[in-house]
Amino acid sequence: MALITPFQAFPAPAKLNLTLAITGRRADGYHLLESVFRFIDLMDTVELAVRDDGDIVLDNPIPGVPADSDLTVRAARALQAASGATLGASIRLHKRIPMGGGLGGGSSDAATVLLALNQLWNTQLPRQTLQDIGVKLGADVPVFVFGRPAFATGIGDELTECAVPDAWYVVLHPGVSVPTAKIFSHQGLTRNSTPSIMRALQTTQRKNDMQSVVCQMFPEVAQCLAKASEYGEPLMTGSGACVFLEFDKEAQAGAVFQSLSSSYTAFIAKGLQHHPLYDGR
Ligand SMILES: C[C@](O)(CO)[C@H](O)COP(=O)(O)OP(=O)(O)OC[C@H]1O[C@@H](n2ccc(N)nc2=O)[C@H](O)[C@@H]1O
Ligand SMILES: Nc1ncnc2c1ncn2[C@@H]1O[C@H](COP(=O)(O)OP(=O)(O)OP(=O)(O)O)[C@@H](O)[C@H]1O
Repeated sequence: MALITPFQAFPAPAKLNLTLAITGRRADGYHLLESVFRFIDLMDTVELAVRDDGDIVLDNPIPGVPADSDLTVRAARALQAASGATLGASIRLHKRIPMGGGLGGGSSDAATVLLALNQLWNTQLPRQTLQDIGVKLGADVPVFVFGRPAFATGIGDELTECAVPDAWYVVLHPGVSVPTAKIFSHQGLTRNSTPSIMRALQTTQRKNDMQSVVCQMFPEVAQCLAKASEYGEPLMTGSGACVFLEFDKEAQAGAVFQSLSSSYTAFIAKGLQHHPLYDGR
């Protein structure tokens, strides 16, 4: 007998970086950022069932990603190690967030596993502890555990809640997958943006310091930005490849989605004011 609960489904939203400045680099090579993260309702689903044998089993590994390297498996094992939990879990992963898109899909899946198993296993670790576990899995994991729109500094792990507009987004995938590490190691990357002393400015001063390097390496991203700029002021999210346009109204986003979805894999998504699993505590 291994499964001791039925599978329960948990959401894992994508994120957008409404702005992303690189302000420096740590001795260990990780870059210091200033960024505003917000969640959108483009989501993966992570189904979890508790096991009494302590194993972590991913029923449907992503093609090309061995189960042991999957961020959901790594997150479950990291929570076992940090909490001493002897229970295990079976995982079923339903991907909708394109990988290598700068949308934080893998990181979001990992955060959802930490948040959900912390309840299912009754380990009840504090949110900050889960964030500290998460950052070892990836720089983008802590913000999903934090659960609110955030101004991020450090490597993306020092988080302060910030206000973000109610908005709708058209997210375009230019058809290439951008390896995050490659962009961060590029010698042409801007690494000396001025840290912002007016944090409120961040949500209006829109830029992404990684965009020019990604456009040099991936002309498809440059073309996508050029096409999207006919409809507004597009920005690349994270390390790319995805590009987004922000609109006040769903109808505006819908019209642009119609125009662009014949040339690009496109998503229309509503900005969220907090992570669906954020419980206010
Ligand atoms: C670009 C962003 O998506 C913005 O949200 C994140 O900073 C990247 O977060 P992530 O994909 O979770 O990145 P990780 O998986 O932690 O790191 C991948 C690689 O990117 C580089 N990396 C990542 C984050 C960071 N602040 N500085 C870095 O230099 C490191 O070489 C690392 O080996
Ligand atoms: N559960 C998972 N879902 C997606 N990718 C995963 C998962 N587990 C491991 N990975 C690996 O992590 C890599 C990065 O995935 P992820 O979706 O987090 O990056 P991303 O979309 O580029 O986001 P960002 O650049 O903002 O971190 C993938 O290319 C894949 O090899």
